[in-house]
This record gives sequence, structure tokens and C-alpha cells, in this order.
Amino acid sequence: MAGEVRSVEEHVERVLALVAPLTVRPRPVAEALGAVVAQDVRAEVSVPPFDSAAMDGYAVRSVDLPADGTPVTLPVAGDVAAGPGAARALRPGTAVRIMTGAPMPPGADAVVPVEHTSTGRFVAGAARAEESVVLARRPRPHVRSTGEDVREGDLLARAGTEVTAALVGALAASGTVDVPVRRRPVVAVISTGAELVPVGAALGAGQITDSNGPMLAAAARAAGADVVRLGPVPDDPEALRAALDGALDRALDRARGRARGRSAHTPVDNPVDNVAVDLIVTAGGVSAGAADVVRELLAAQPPAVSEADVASVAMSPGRPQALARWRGVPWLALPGNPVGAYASFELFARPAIGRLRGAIRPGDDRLAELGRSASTLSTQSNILDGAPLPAAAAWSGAPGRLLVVPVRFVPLPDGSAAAPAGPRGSVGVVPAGSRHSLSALATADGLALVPPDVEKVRAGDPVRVLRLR
Ligand SMILES: Nc1nc2c(c(=O)[nH]1)N[C@H]1C(S)=C(S)[C@@H](COP(=O)(O)OP(=O)(O)OC[C@H]3O[C@@H](n4cnc5c(N)ncnc54)[C@H](O)[C@@H]3O)O[C@H]1N2
Ligand code: MOO
Repeated sequence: MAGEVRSVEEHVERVLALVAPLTVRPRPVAEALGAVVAQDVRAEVSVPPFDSAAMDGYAVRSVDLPADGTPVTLPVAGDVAAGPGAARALRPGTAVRIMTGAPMPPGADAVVPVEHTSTGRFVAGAARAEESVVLARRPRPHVRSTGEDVREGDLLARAGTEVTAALVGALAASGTVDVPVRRRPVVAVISTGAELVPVGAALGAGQITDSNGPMLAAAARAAGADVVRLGPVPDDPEALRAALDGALDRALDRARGRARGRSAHTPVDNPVDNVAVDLIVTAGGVSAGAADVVRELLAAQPPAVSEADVASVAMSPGRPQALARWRGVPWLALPGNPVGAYASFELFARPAIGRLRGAIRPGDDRLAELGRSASTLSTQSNILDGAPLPAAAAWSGAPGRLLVVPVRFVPLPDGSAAAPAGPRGSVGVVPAGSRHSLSALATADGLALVPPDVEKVRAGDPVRVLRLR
């Protein structure tokens, strides 16, 4: 029996209900790249923290220079380089040699760039200041004022934001030492199927190489998780049971090893006691076959299994799905067909990993929205804007199921009737090749999501696209 038929949205909700955001751990700012900020981060100090020169030149009081730009000679009273220490006050009627980034001397309100003075240019390494300088033009300020970029207390990153390289820089500049981020999730990936051999093994009759294992492990890493991979596992419930426990044990050993490396007292940190896996993803063995090992194991209801939920999801490909907990750890059982497995990863596993990482803020109404329409899947996954793109060719839908089509972006001819107004107007999508072809998926720029009520997609119709790159 295929179990209950349910919508993709309903299945997403059940997946998200199975996982919870991981614990918050401060991470040194320089190591926070790719993590998700767990609490709003505000600037500890203003940037720049003091008024500083924006040009190499002479700090002056602008009232000491004639408004009409007539050249004036001023004595050079000193020298300020960028570096520690406070600058001495500028005496009226004098200039101070100053370098970009150096603190403005109190009293000075402007910098005349060296190229607009009798000095012309500074010679690198020549430290002594000139006795006097002719300033040829009334200066613009050329001063970076305190807090002009960021003021102390400004919001730099909202909870739920992924840390980018530029954010690392902005946080460092404004005094963040440690960033509150959620722990990186650990995902166990296990492929099942008696026909599978690992990458590199010679193929015998009836055998194929396990591609789902490496593919889903790569997808989980790309989604921000660490991966423990086991398998391929033969179609034997006992072997699957051993693999599930084996993955948990291996992750625990790894976590203990890491904890020892950090400090003898650092506990293995996981919501479930003594388990170091946050999510199990299996592929294969969930449909109606006689050897469908995941279903067989779930049906046997061993004590390690709880909340088993076998479903037929109204999507194509990727219909047979199951959810459960194995020793309390959330388990997503995806179908074995590689394109179906990949589509299932994008629609179900990626949002689950996102929630573990805290990419969804607690109480965020996007969670609730998700149940309403497949279009809002964008906020859970990796589409930045949910703007639909026009189909550049016709293709058939899958009435009653959400059709997931690997598509490529193609330029649309100028003035094309298909092109909507706006900057994205010149891009459309076409199927990347046969729907079940992994090699076509590998060339796809995105996954088009065609709703269950669409029988046919015509050229020009707007299509929701989950971007893959
Ligand atoms: N009588 C029915 N048969 C099938 C149904 C159904 O409802 N009734 N559903 C079909 C659909 S849709 C799918 S999808 C598959 C999913 O079945 P399983 O999840 O049990 O997957 P398997 O049978 O294990 O494998 C399906 C297919 O994919 C290949 N595969 C599996 N794992 C891998 C891997 N790691 N790397 C590469 N290729 C893999 C496997 O060899 C099979 O060709 O069931 C349909 N049948
Ligand atoms: O649902 Mo299966 O994944 O169509 O190929």
C-alpha cells in the first residue's frame, strides 16, 4: 500500500515539524562564514570609530583658506600617520601633514589632498614634514566622520541571516568578536538498494553505481550541513538497521573526537542524549516493491522507530516518501529514482536543514505561509526572489501532482510576447532534457514547480522556479 496521498505543502509542514533549530554557539567572527546568525547582532562600536582623513594631504581649518581659492601658504606644524595614538590639536593658521586613515587633529575640519598643494606628492618613507606648504584650493572636507558607516547599536545582521564574507568584514569592523550562530547540523546520508555498488567498484551484471549517496551528501553539504555517509545498503531490513545505528555511532565518535580536541570538558552537543546526528536522509526502498527495505523496516515497528509516516506525495517525480524518527533522530526517507531523490531533497531535506540551522526564525510567519502555496517554497529553499519566469517552450503538466521539471534559463528574443516587464524580462525557462535524466538535471539552472491544477504549460506562461544556481 502506498499510504495516504498528500500535497507537497502538507508534507513540507510535517518535515518541518520533525526538526527544531539547533543550539546557539558563539563562533569567532573569522570562522563564522556560512553559519546562520541566531540572534540580531548590533554594532559594538561606530565605524569609523573616530574622525579620520579620507585623503593623504594636509589637515587644516577651512576658515584659514580664502573662500575664492586664492593660494595661501601655511606653516606645517607636524605630521599624523595612520596608527595608534591621539592627534595633537591643530593650532589656528597652521597645517598638519596627514595620511589617509589617520585621526583628524582636534580643530581641523578638512584635508587638502597633497596633489593640490606645492608638495605635489609625498615620498614614501620620508617622514619629516615640510616647513610650509602652499595650499592651492579651498578644500572639500575629505574627512570620514565618526559613525558615518555604522553607528554603535545599529543592526548589522538579523537572526536568520547567513554569514557572508562581506558580513564577516562588517561585523569585525564594528567590534563583534563572537557571532551567535547555530551549530552546524550533522546529516547522515544512507543509500539503499541491492543493485548498488560504491563509486569506483567494478559493475557486475545487474549492478549500478550508487549515485544518490554522493549526490545527496553533496547537496547536504551545499545546504550547510556536515555529512556522515554510509551505504549502499542491501535490501535487507537488518542491514538497514545496522547502517542507521552505524551512522549514529560514527557521528558520535567523530563528535567526541572533536570535543576532545577542543577541551576535555566540552560535551557532545545534541538535543537527543548521546546522539550526534541531527537528520537522517535515506534514498530508495520506499515504494511498493517486494524488496522495499525502508518500508519493511518501518512496518516491522522496531523499538528504535517512532512517528513512522509513509506517504504518497502529490508530486512527480518523488511520489513515495516516508518520515520517522530513528532513536529519536528525524529521518527523511526519499525515493530512489535519482531525479526524484534530488527533487525531494530540494523540497523537503533542504528546508529541514534550513530549520536546523536557524535559517527560519522562531515564530517566523513564513513557516505558516509555507502551508498555503508552493510558491512560498522559495523562502524555505534557495530562491531569493519568488518572481516567476516565463516558459520559453510548451510542456505538459502532471494533473493532480506538483510537477518538478529541471529547467535551463534561456534568453528570450527582445520584445517577445512571453517576456514580462522588468529586469528579468529577457530570461525564460525550457526543460533541461528528459525529466528522469540525471545528466539533464546536472545541466539545469533550476527546478520549475508546476502546480497540480496545470494540465499544460504554454510558451509565455509564468512558471515558479526554484533556483539551483
Ligand atoms: N508498483 C509501484 N512501483 C513503483 C511505484 C509505485 O507507486 N508502485 N513508485 C515508483 C516511483 S514514482 C519511484 S520514485 C520508485 C521509488 O522507489 P524506491 O524509493 O523504492 O526506490 P528503489 O526501488 O530503491 O529505486 C528506484 C530506482 O532508482 C534507482 N536507484 C535507487 N537508489 C539509487 C542510488 N543510490 N543510486 C542510483 N540509482 C538508484 C534504482 O536502481 C531504481 O532504478 O518506485 C517506482 N515504482
Ligand atoms: O516519484 Mo518517482 O520519484 O516518479 O520517480
